[in-house]
Amino acid sequence: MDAGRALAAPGRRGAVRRGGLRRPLRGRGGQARGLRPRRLPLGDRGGVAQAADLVHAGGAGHPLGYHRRAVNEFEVIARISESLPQKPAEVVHPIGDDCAVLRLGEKLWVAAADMLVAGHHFRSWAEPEEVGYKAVAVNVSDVAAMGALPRFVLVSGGAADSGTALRCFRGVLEACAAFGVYPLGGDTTRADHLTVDVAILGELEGGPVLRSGARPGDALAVTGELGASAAGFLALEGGAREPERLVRKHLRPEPRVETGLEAARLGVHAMIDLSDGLASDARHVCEQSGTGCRIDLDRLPVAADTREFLLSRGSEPERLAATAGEDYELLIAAPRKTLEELAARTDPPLTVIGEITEGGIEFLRGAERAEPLSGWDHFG
Ligand SMILES: Nc1ncnc2c1ncn2[C@@H]1O[C@H](COP(=O)(O)OP(=O)(O)O)[C@@H](O)[C@H]1O
Ligand SMILES: Cc1ncc(C[n+]2csc(CCOP(=O)(O)OP(=O)(O)O)c2C)c(N)n1
Ligand SMILES: [Mg+2]
Repeated sequence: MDAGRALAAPGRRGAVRRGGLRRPLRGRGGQARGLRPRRLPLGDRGGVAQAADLVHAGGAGHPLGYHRRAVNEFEVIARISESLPQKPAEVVHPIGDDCAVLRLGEKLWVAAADMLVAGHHFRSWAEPEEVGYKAVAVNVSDVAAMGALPRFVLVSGGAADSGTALRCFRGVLEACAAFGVYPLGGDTTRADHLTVDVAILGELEGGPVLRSGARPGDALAVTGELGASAAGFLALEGGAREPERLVRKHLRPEPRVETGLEAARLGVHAMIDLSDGLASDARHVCEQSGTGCRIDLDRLPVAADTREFLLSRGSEPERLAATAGEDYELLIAAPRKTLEELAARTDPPLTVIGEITEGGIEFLRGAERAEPLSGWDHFG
């Protein structure tokens, strides 16, 4: 599809379209020392890596009136962010975006890590090579979302046997070649279930594109298409390797590196890659930008084969496209003119799906208000 034309043809489907712990008894310190909260080295909020916390429950649950409340993935990350030590001067942007940003010498670099775990990111339907490939691709996508060029990875893996480990590494190397990244090393261990963790470094030409720069009035656009990966996932879960294009979309995502680089050059206001699903990832942009957004589900770029497959499974295509995740497309907030220029410069189509507003997150179906939506949450 001609991206430039697509962006210039609003409203047509298929084109671009505009488309209480009041007092935390946390951590070993607090409990081991007579339940007195202890100042942890990371700061007085402590308790960072816990997915559950003690919440005052007015006498219920715990004998001292506390019970455990599970917190979701994003609250875990928020707590990690709140508990960071003071950042060294080289850290330009710490945890919280798709990548952290570092100044090393004259240059700005971005750094991130993402892992894939059997049973949670894939099942036996994925070959070890496919797992290795995807682990690198999803990290490349985080670098793309900063507007940076992926350069180096460190790859650590756990597998039940050496054959599986080697097959997985074959996929890692294939992805390294495809995305132009060099594997610097990693670690190999025996594990009951296949697990791959990739850490990545990318190089910036200028400044990064953050999640936090969106402004009311910006248009919101996505690259490529949504929902195809979800359709492929459903096919795989059903024991099929077809429709082949959709299965491939799930197993071999195509991170939008070129588009991310061009977007940074053009000074788009905000960008994020779509891993958890548009509904959640748009919320990350809005929360960090102090804005809201309005997204029209009828404008989501859902391909005909995706639509047909999802309908055949009794799923609602636009809903899945907004919530199922693993699209690894870019969501970009920028003035419409900037998006038109970007569409003219890059291959994947760009679809305007909504706009940034002053506050509140709204989903529409054309003129109608749709229900609130959210995406993937590992602890949800
Ligand atoms: N266990 C962790 N320790 C430190 N930082 C983390 C951890 N988990 C996530 N983060 C950080 O939180 C932010 C959001 O993470 P995540 O939702 O995984 O982002 P993404 O979808 O871009 O991979 C990122 O900046 C990431 O580096
Ligand atoms: C077996 C299995 N269950 C569920 C999913 C769906 N799924 C797993 S992780 C995920 C979201 C993205 O993964 P995450 O680890 O959160 O990546 P990040 O946001 O950190 O880039 C989705 C939709 C899957 N791919 N495989
Ligand atoms: Mg992550």
